[in-house]
Amino acid sequence: MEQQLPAGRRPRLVSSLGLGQRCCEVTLDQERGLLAWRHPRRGGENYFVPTSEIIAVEETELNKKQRNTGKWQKLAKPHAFTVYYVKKARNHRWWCRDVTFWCGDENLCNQWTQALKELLEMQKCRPKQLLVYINPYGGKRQGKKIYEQKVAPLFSLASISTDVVITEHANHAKDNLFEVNINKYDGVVCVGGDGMFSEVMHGLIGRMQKDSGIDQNNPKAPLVQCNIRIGIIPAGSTDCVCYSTVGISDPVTSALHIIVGDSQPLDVSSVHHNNTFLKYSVSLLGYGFYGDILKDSEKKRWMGPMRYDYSGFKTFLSHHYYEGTISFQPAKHTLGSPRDKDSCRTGCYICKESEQQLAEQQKKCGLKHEGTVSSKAEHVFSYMHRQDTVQTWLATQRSRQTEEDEEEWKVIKGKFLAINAVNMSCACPRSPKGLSPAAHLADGSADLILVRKCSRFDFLRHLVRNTNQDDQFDFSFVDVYRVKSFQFTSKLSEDNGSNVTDIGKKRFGQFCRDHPACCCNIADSTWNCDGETLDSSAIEVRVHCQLMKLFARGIEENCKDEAAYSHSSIEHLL
Ligand SMILES: Nc1ncnc2c1ncn2[C@@H]1O[C@H](COP(=O)(O)OP(=O)(O)OP(=O)(O)O)[C@@H](O)[C@H]1O
Ligand SMILES: CCCCCCCCCCCCC/C=C/[C@@H](O)[C@H](CO)NC(C)=O
Ligand SMILES: [Ca+2]
Repeated sequence: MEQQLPAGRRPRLVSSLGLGQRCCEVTLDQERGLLAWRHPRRGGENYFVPTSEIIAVEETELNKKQRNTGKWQKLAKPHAFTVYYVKKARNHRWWCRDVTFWCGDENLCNQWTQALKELLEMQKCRPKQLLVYINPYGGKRQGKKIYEQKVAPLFSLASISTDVVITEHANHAKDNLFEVNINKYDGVVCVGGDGMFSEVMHGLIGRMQKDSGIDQNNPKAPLVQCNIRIGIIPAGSTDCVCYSTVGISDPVTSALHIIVGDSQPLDVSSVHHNNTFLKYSVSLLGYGFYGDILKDSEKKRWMGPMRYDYSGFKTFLSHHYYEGTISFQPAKHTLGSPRDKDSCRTGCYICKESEQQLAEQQKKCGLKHEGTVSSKAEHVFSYMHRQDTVQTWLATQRSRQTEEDEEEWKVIKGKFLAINAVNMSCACPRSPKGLSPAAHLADGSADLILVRKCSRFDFLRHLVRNTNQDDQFDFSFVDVYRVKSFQFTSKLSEDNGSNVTDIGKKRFGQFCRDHPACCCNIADSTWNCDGETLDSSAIEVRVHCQLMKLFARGIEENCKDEAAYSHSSIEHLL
């Protein structure tokens, strides 16, 4: 049955279709993009599937067994179609479910498949062509198997074409991204852990800057946004970026977020030393405790993900602390604070506000804001468009940067067990709410957590709180700041006359000279930059608001009303 509607509006389809061996009323509201049916069994449970969460629709051949049972026996030739859709389960896990409807009328069956396929065609943000990099050695070395068994079948169901590269060495993916015809793809997928994601991110951001003529070695250079989305299929040891942006490390859930074409902007920090670009970071930049864990764990890669627990315990026992100066610029543009009780969730208003500010800056110099995702054709267009206006953008940003540099710097010197700068919560299975639970994915700031020298017992209390619900900042020896840039110089590099541009050094010429018998560790620690070590301990860091995008939507609020939803009537909701 098709409803009569004013011209231009898409009709609502309502039909009585077979589901299993019974009939049920199925409704497709084409205006609102909602498919609904009441299951003839399971207590008459109602199902509502937004078309944005339908993965595929296929004509289906009923098999012999199905045909020989129940009502179908009476039909000469039953016609059927199957709808594959996202089913949201607990803890942010998504499944791919399917339902097969049948009827005796071929035309009706065609009308349904046609209507559903047309609605799927209208989902312009969905990728059609993806470039996939698989690290076969990440995590438990299951990357290839995970991709082939869990992800590739879903991509093929969703009619996504892929070019797959199985990496042969570290930096293979990164180097390859500088050579490929990137405009051919709607996105890049990495199968692996945080290190693999970092490689792909470096490849894409680096490529974008190279193509736009931007010198990455200049720490003050305004960077050009990278609009090709990255999808992460978790197959690593920590999978922090995936967990913090999706809410779970699960390859099927991530594959489904890619298929439905989600988009989540992400802040990226650039890290420099002496006007030399070192790395970008999206999750943790950690000196002291997390740097030492990483350094020790790299020698034990053969242990797989367990290496972090082993090295974590060892590092904890060593209880090393490091002396240095940290200078930072507080992030005044953002509405939140690291002590907020609310976390960043899908559609976060704090990240939206930052996006608005960014859009206004871009609009002023004629750049099209890339907050929403577009089809590949538009993507290529906007890239060329950017080439035309990129010089204006750079000039405006440069003068903004100079103004910002003049803004307030705070300087703290001391002895630290850990210095952690996080661009996102850094939630992962080991730390489910993260190192900074209220950090935002896309607000243009990082949370700087300073853990000063304290007893082993106190440090353990702080560490334990990173893994439970208690407040890890509620200690006299822990300080947390929301910042847009910072610099760090260790006492050792200061004494050795490192010439890193150091605000702290300029303004506070001497530090810790009053503690000659200082018992700090005589060696420097290492920076852990998203799971990779940095070569220098003296660094300059700047947060770039929403520099890149992921196939994700942030962590969704738990859908408490799901049960109520399924028991309300279809008519009430449509
Ligand atoms: N074929 C390869 N051989 C050796 N190293 C590789 C290869 N492909 C990628 N790599 C490197 O392996 C490093 C670690 O990989 P990955 O992040 O996937 O796993 P992980 O370290 O176990 O997990 P996590 O980063 O989540 O802790 C990456 O930095 C990447 O550069
Ligand atoms: C007393 C024992 C303490 C053990 C601590 C174990 C490690 C906890 C892991 C929390 C880290 C969250 C931050 C994520 C960082 C990632 O970027 C990085 C690369 O995957 N992972 C690590 C462990 O550095
Ligand atoms: Ca942030």
